[in-house]
Amino acid sequence: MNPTSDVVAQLSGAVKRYGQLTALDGVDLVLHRGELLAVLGPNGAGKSTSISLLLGLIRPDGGRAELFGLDPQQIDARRRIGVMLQSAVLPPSLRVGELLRLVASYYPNPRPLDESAHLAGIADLLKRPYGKLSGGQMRRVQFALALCGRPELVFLDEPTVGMDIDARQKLWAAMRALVAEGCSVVLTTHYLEEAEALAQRVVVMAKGRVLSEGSVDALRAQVPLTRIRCVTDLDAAKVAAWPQVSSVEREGARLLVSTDAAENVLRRLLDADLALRELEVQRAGLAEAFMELTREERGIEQEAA
Ligand SMILES: Nc1ncnc2c1ncn2[C@@H]1O[C@H](COP(=O)(O)OP(=O)(O)OP(=O)(O)O)[C@@H](O)[C@H]1O
Repeated sequence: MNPTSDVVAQLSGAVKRYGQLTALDGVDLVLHRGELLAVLGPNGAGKSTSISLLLGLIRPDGGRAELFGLDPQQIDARRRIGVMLQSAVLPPSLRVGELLRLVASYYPNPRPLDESAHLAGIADLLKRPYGKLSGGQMRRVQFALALCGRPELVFLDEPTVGMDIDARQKLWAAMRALVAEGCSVVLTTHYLEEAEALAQRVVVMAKGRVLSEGSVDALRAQVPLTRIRCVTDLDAAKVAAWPQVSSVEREGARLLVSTDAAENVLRRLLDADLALRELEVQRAGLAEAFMELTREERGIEQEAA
């Protein structure tokens, strides 16, 4: 890697096998300085395996993993990162403040404890033993531990699982603050609205491969659908048979229509039901793009299950 390049982490043609199973099948992934990259994909897509390679927790069977241009197992690379994994196990009897002090001591230039606590929203938890915290509070402490060393790159593996709406919003704000400082973030999440709200770039994986990669807008543009919602008595099956209608669902009194020709379908809906009301028209989001991009892979998985 070129030392002046803004690439902070990279997988090149990474292959990882577990016996017969190919968990990663030639994955290329690049993370630039100061960007938040969301790695999305159905269960078993290879997201955690990709992160484990970049962290040096496992070795590739083919291709390469690099952190700051170095082998991820080198201490000089590892000192520059912070990590929040799904499977964090921490000593339950240590108080939160003690944990923060301990982890910060591994880093050459850590944040002051109060700053880490404030960023992660755990200032009121510092004296509590870790093992006595709720699941959501533990996640916030793990987030504080990931950022307390003032890392240049943070890996967050499904960080907001188990958090209430308030805690999730605070964590989003903290992630934005990290990125504003110039920190790079790799985020895996199953909450597509999280990726939509935070990510500069999104990678969609399935079955150990990268299916698609780009900005949230670019991914959305791959699926040029509009969502129409309205209250109507029109028959869902009949509307589904109209030209340019992709799908129709009924939710009680409401009809949800997806189409790539919103104006034409809207005209026809209004003509067909003069009593139609509570009309909403919205561009399809990342969720629809994700479902469309991974349709085949999810279909195969469902058949196999
Ligand atoms: N240590 C292991 N031994 C055997 N198979 C493994 C191991 N780790 C991962 N796998 C397999 O590799 C594939 C990719 O797993 P991975 O955990 O990377 O997926 P993921 O995208 O993170 O999924 P999830 O969204 O469920 O966390 C899966 O089929 C998984 O069962």
